[in-house]
Amino acid sequence: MDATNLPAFPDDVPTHPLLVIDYALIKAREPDEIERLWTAATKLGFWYLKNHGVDEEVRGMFDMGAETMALPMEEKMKYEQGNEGMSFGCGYKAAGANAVDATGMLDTAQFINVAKDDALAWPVQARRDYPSTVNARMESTIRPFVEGSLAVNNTLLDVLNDKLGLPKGTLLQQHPREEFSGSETRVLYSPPSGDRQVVGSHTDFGSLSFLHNRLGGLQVLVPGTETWQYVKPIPGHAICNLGDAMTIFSAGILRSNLHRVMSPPGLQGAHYRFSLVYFTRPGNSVVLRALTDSSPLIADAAARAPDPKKYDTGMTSLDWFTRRIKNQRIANRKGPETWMASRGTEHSEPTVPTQVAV
Ligand SMILES: O=C(O)CCC(=O)C(=O)O
Ligand SMILES: [Fe+2]
Repeated sequence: MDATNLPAFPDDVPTHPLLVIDYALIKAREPDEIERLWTAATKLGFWYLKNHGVDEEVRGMFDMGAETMALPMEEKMKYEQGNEGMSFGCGYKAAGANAVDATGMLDTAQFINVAKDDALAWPVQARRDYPSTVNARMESTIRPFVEGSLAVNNTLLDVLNDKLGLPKGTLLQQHPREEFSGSETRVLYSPPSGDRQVVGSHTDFGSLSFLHNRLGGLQVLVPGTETWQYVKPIPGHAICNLGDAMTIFSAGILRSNLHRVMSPPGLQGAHYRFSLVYFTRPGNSVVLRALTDSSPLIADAAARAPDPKKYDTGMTSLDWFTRRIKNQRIANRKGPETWMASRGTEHSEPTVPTQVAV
C-alpha cells in the first residue's frame, strides 16, 4: 500500500483525541510525561506514541503484509490458524472466520499473524510454519520490527510497573523473552466494508498493543458514552492500548478499553485498509490474577473492587487466550453464548486508585 496516495481522514467526522505521549521523554523517565502516560493508561487505556523510532520497520511490515495478502487464496489457506485456538492464533486468518457480535455476523478482515517466538528463533522454527512471503522477510523485516516493538513495550511496562508500586521488574517478569507466549505481530487487511464491522468490538487479550494505522476505521467506546468514536491516524504516531492482562494484574486500575474496526470514513472508505500491530502478551504459564501480594496500591484496588473475583481468573495466560480466540471462530458458534464466552474484561468497572492524583 502506498501511503502517500491515500485520501486524508475527513475533517467533518468526529474523532476522539487521544493523549500524545513522547516516547523519547518516557525513555528518559521524564516525570511529567510519565504522569501523562499514567493518565492515559488509567482513564482510557489508549494513547498516541510519537518518537518511537520504529518507522522504517513499520514500512517493511506493511510491505510484508501486502505481499502476503496478494498470494493466491489457496496458498494462504494452507496456513489458516484453525478452529482450536490451539495454534495460538498464529498464521493466516481468512475473512469471515470470526464473529463480530452475538448474532454471528462475520468479520471482513484477513490477518497474517507471526509469533514473536518464531521471529526470534528464526531460522529455527519454534512454533509453526508461514507463507513464503513471511519467511522471505523474517530476518530483514519481521525480527527487527519485533525487536523494536519489544523495546518500546518493555519500556512502557517498566514505567507502568513503577507507577503501580510493584517491585522493580515485576511486570517484565510476567513477559519473559524466552517463554512461549501469545505475543505476536499482525497485519490486518480488509476491503471496503460499508456498514459492516471489519473487526468486532473487543478488548485486547494480552498486555500492551503497539498499533500502526494509515487509514481510519479504528473506533473506541469512551467510558461513560454510548457512541463509537474514530481514532484519527497521525503519521509517525503509533497508537498504544492496554489489554485484559494489565487490567487483571492491576485489579482494574489500568484500563483495557473496548474498540472495533469499521470501514474508514469518507473517501478513505473506498480503499482497502491495511493496519499493523505488535501484541505483547504474558508468558503462557503466567496465571492471570491481580498482583495484590506485590503492591499495596493493587491490594487496595482489589479490596475495593465490586467483584474482586474478576481479577482472580484461575486461568493461565494460555487458557485465557485460547478461550477468547476459539469462541470467536464462527465454526465453533453454537449461539450467542459462544460470543459471550469469547469476551474479556470489558464489563469491569474501573477501579480508581486512592493514592494517585490523576
Ligand atoms: O486495525 C486496527 O486498527 C485495530 C486492530 C485490532 O484492534 C486488533 O487486531 O486487535
Ligand atoms: Fe484490538
